[in-house]
Amino acid sequence: MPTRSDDDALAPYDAVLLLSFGGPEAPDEVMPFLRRVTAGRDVPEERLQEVATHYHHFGGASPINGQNRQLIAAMQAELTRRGSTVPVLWGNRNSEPFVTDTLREARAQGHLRICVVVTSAYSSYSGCRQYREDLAAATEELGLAAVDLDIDKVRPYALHPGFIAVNTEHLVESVGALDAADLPTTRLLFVTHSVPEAMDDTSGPGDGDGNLYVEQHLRAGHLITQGLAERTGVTLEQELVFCSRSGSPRTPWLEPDVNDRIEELAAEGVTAVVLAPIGFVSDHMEVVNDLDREARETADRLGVRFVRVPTAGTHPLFVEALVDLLQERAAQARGEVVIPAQADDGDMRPSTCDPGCCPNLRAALPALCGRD
Ligand SMILES: CC1=C(CCC(=O)O)c2cc3nc(cc4[nH]c(cc5[nH]c(cc1n2)c(C)c5CCC(=O)O)c(CCC(=O)O)c4C)C(CCC(=O)O)=C3C
Ligand SMILES: [Fe+2]
Repeated sequence: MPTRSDDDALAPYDAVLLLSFGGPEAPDEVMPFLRRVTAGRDVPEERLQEVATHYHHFGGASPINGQNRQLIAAMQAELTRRGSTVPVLWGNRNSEPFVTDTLREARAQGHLRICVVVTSAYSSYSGCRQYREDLAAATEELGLAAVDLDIDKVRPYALHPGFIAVNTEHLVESVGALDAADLPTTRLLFVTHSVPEAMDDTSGPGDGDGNLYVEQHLRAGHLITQGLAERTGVTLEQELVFCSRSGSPRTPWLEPDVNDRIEELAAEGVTAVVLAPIGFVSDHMEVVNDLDREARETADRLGVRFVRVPTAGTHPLFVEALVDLLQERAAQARGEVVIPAQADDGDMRPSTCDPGCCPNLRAALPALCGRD
């Protein structure tokens, strides 16, 4: 039975759930994983075969599960340091431990009030609502047994000061390793996962203008670039580019692709690119394959120097930010007045999502942690 005391920093929650995408950990898990990810989606078979080769380059294992195990350990240690005894559980959408199994087990242990953190920082269907749908599907699958489960989640955190701080810190370290002579012809490329244009167009609150996915990345990039200049005096020209396009070639996705852009920049006389994958919270397959292998190859072929900035991972600034967000959500759940921390004064996403925000454009499915 839970041992959480009433004055625990995370009260009223009994448990934290790190909710993630999942990935294969052995060669024979690759195709079942990919079929699960793309079930009912417009992803051509050739694309699946191509993505399978990415996983096979790494022995059939994605780095994501190992990174989540480390993140959970780091979050647990930080909670302990803050005097909390609340356990950090782990559930995935597409591989073991499946979120339904985690919630079944949590309930059996008496953990009824759960606060969720997802491993995507930005507002989009793929990075936010789809996880809320996973939670709804899981509790529905658990049937009547789940009616006593009470699940909240922390807000999208791309603009949380701690997420900006860790990405700034990593950029400062990476730029420090460049030759000063290279800086005038160096381009800073913030990189994120491409999504269909229609997904970006509808990201954000249902009554807003959309495009919040791209807007949040632009704001984060601006803050991080500013932080770099303040800390080092180095000003780099910067822009946002995209990786890991999927789907049907006929569907428009966000561009430019990172490889295409490196080609263009090389032709314009750029001699070095610094890739900062701020769209990813850790070194996912998109980072270790699509950037560290493919984009690096593009740069090498063109004689352009390639530097890849580390992702947030388990850096203490990131772990502290996630635990701060959990404490903030807990205070809200206790009915306290909370002023959420954000690094700029632009749009701030609430921890309970707006009706119709970041919609599922294929089907209207139930989703938890929102007002719709
Ligand atoms: C916005 C976004 C994030 C959030 C950013 C983030 O959290 O990183 C994200 C995360 C992830 N996506 C991942 C893997 C895959 N995504 C796919 C397909 C797709 N992703 C999409 C978008 C996103 N995806 C979209 C619109 C599709 C098209 C099909 C569909 O509408 O669903 C496919 C199918 C094959 C293909 O690539 O076509 C795979 C294998 C992994 C695991 C990586 C690992 O193993 O380390 C992670 C964390
Ligand atoms: Fe994806």
